[in-house]
Amino acid sequence: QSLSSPTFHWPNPLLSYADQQLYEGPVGIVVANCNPRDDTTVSAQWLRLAYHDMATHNVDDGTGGLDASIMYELDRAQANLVDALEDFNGFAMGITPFFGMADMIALGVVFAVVGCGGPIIPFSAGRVDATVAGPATVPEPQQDLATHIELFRQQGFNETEMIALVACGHTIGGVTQVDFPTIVTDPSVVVDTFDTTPAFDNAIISEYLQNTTQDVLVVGPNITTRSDFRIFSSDGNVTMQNLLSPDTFSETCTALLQRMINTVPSTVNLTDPITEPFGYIINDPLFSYQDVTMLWADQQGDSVCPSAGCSVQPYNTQPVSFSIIGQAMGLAATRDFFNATINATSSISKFWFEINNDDSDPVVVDNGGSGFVIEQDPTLSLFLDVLRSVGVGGGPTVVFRLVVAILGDAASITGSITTFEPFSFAAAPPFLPEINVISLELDESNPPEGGYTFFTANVSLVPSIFLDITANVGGVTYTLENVDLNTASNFIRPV
Ligand code: HEM
Repeated sequence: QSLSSPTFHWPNPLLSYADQQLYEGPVGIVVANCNPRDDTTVSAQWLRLAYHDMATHNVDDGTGGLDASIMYELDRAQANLVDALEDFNGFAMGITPFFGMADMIALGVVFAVVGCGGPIIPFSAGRVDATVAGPATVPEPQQDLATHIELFRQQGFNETEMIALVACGHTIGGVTQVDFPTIVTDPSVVVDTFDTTPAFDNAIISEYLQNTTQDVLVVGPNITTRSDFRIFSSDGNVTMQNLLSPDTFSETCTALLQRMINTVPSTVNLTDPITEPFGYIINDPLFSYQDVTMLWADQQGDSVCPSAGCSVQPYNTQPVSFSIIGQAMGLAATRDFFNATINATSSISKFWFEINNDDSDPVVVDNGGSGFVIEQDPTLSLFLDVLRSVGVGGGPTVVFRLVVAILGDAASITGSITTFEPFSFAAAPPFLPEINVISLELDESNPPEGGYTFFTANVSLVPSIFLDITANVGGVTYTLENVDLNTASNFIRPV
C-alpha cells in the first residue's frame, strides 16, 4: 500500500506552507471560541474585511478580487474596519515570499468561520497582493435593490447567490452604533447584532422567517437602510426558506464563501483546495503501534546504501498539536524526527518512509511513487553551512553569523543574501515586508576546504524570515531560494 495525496507532490513550498498554516498555524488562536472583541467578534470583523477586499472584483474585465487591495482602501466611508490595523499587523507575521497578505486574509475567513462553530471551507493558496486601491464597489445599506443586484453580478454572484451570501455573512457580528448612527439610533447600544447567537449558524434565517429578527438591516427604524430586508425578500423568501435547513445552510455557505475567497483577478491561479492534511500521515486509530522508518538511496559513486535503501529509525516522536481546524476535523497524529547520517561521497538522491504495523503489510510513503527527490547538481555549488553558522547575541533580535559555502576561489566570487522580513514597522497600511540585500564577506575564520570558499554575513531573525542566497562564480550565477531561516536556526549552535 502506498500513501499519497492527489493534491500534493513534494517539494511545493506554497502548498506545504498553506497546509502547515491550516492545520498547525497560529492564526486560529485569535478567533478560537468565537472570541469577542469590541462587542462583536474577531471572526465577524475578519469575514467582513475579506468581503470588502473581494468586493472590488469585476467579472466583466477580470480585475480585482481578494488581493489585499483593502490595505489601500481603509479611508473609505464604508470601511469602518474596526481593529483592521491590528489584524493586518497580526496577518503580516505569517506572510512569506510566496504566501502574501491576500492569502492571509482568505485564511482568516476559514479560521473565522470554524472559530464560531461553522463549517470548514476548503482553502486554496496563491493569491497575489495588489499594490494600489481597487474601485469603491462595496455595497452600502442605503442603496436600492437594483444597485445591489448589479454590484453582486459584477462580483460574480447571481441574485440567489447574493441572498445566501449576505445571510452567510450576517450570521455573525452586527452593526456598530458609532459608525452607523442613522441605522442604530440608540446611542446606548455599541453593536446591534444581526441575530441572537454569536455562532456561525442559521439563526439569521430562522429568526427572519419567524418575524422575530433583530437585524437592523431588516427591521431598523430607517426604512432606506433596510438592505437585508430588500435582499432576503427579493425572491419571495424562496432562498431563505431553503436555507432554513441547517445542512443546506452549512453547505451553501461553505460553497459561497469558498467562491468568495477564491474570487481573484483572472490573471491569478490558485492551488487546488486543501481538504486534508498532507504534511503527515494521520494516525489510524485501529493501529495501536506504528513503527516508522526513513529510507534513502545514493546519489552517485559506489553504492553505499543497499538496494532496499539506507535506513534510520526516529530519535524522537511527538504528538502534533493541531489548530482549531485540525481539532474540528478530529485529527490525531504524531511527528517523527530523524537524524540521518549521509555519506558525503555517495550523497542522497531521494528519501521515503515505511510504516510497519504488526498485523499488515508496510505502508510506503513515497511522494506518489517518485520518492522525495533531492535535486542537486553533482557538485553542490552553493549551500548554507548550518554547522559553521553560529547564533550571536540573544534577546528580542537573534542575530546569526551565517556561513555560506561556495565552490570556487575567493577571487572569482561575489555573493549576497536577500532577507525577507514579513513584519512591517509601518504605522499604517500597507504593511509590506522588509526586503534587504546584505553582501557576503570572505570568512577569515573558516579557511577554504574541499574546493569551497566560505563567506559570511550577519542576519537577524524574526518569525519565519526567508532568505535568497546568490553567488556569482566567474560570471555564472547560482541562487538558493526561500531558505527558511526559522527552520535552519534549529540546527545552528549558539556561539
Ligand atoms: C448588500 C450587501 C451588504 C450590505 C449593504 C452590508 C452592510 C453591512 C453593514 C452596514 C454592516 C455594519 C458594519 C459596521 O458596523 O462596522 C455590516 C456588517 C457585516 N457584514 Fe455586511 N453587508 C453586505 C454584505 C455582506 C456580505 C456579502 C458579507 C460576507 C459574506 C458581509 C459580512 C458582514 C459581517 C461579518 C459583518 C459584521 C461585522 C462586525 O460585526 O464587525 N456583509 N454589513
